[in-house]
Amino acid sequence: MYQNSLEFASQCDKEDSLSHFRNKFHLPTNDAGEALIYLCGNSLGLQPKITSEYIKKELNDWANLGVEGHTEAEHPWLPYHEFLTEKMAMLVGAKPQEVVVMNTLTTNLHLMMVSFYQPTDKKYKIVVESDAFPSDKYAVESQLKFHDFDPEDGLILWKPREGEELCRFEDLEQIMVEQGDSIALLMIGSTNYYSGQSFPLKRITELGHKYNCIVGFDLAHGAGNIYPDLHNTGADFAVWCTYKYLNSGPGSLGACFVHQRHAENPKLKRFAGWWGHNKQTRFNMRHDFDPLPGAEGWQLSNPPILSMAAIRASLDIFAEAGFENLRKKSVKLTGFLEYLIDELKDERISIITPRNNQERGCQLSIQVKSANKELHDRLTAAGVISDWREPDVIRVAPAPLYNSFEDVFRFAEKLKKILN
Ligand SMILES: Cc1ncc(COP(=O)(O)O)c(C=O)c1O
Ligand SMILES: Nc1ccccc1C(=O)C[C@H](N)C(=O)O
Repeated sequence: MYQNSLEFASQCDKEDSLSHFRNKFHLPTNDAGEALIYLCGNSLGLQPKITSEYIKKELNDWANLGVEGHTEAEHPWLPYHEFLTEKMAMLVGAKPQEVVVMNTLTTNLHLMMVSFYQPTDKKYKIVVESDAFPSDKYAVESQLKFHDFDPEDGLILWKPREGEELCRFEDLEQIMVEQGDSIALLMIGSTNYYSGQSFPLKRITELGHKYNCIVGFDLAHGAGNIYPDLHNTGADFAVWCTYKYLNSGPGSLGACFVHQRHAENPKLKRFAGWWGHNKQTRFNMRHDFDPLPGAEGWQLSNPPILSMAAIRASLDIFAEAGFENLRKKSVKLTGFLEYLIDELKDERISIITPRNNQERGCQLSIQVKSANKELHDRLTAAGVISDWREPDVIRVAPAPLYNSFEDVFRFAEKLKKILN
């Protein structure tokens, strides 16, 4: 299906009904003003050109209205997060009531664990995938310690087998058979940051629930990349960020999913703040805490509107493109990348990301035996923005909104040249 030529890549771009979206983004350039090959949307997504207008609108409303902007701005600030909910929920396959944009990822992870990790003397262990992102590992370890458990005993790593790079579902099943009675929480990344492996969220959820465990997912590398179909997985909660595939800017706000069945459970403990309180009586000030139903009830503070404006801009672009269309392009684009890397026929190289589209998003993690960071530095000097993860992996993630087939082709050419 694929061919190893620039002509083929250009033809794919011509046939791509989403190719005009590239022009809606600021592409970083070199000193000569030429666009770099940006394959790093898994770390920081690019800036949509409309983002500055969305932010400026709020700056202007603030300048002109002051405090009145909370109610009188074109998009009033009091309910501003609500303008994001529906589109965000659609991207992750959730019902609007299950989703809220707030805080940042690790903060949300802790808030979710405050509510959903309620260990007992017998059922207290937490399972994470072995190469979970460090922040997730620190968060679960610190939750164990907070409840006076020793992470040495309480943290279970779902590991790839000796000599393998990917986690096998049957090994998670085995963990549950052996230790399920003492496990309280499965906290798994939906798509692993290092290997690019996407896990079967529904199967993991069903497995966890069979053993009466809570199941939560970190969608940092999933949201805007794969379709996690959150509601139907039945997961208890999920958290994600918006600065990667959701193109909402460095350090922008995260989001949170709480399954509908927990929407109004008075027994759930939580850390509370006034933004999670009943909107009708929030400003009466002297009421007892009355949590909003659904994910909104976990909000703490009134949120930063400027960051939310950037998220609104990005979600409008996703809505215009349609996630299904994006995913279709993504599968083809990453397939092309995979084909070209295989075509290098270089024995030092292996792709550790799964070969099957159901088990990956757009990222491929390319292991280069006995290479060091110098390889990555040379790619950078050649105009490729990718990233390097110790000990020997280059991660490249063609994002269907702004990457082209030609980007992918040029990347492979440069890699070939540098390896030779
Ligand atoms: C899987 C994963 N978890 C957590 C984080 C940390 O998120 P934050 O800094 O927004 O808390 C990241 C990336 O930064 C990540 O990729
Ligand atoms: N937020 C950042 C700030 C600085 C440097 C990297 C990040 C990342 O997001 C890294 C990303 N989570 C990763 O998968 O490597």
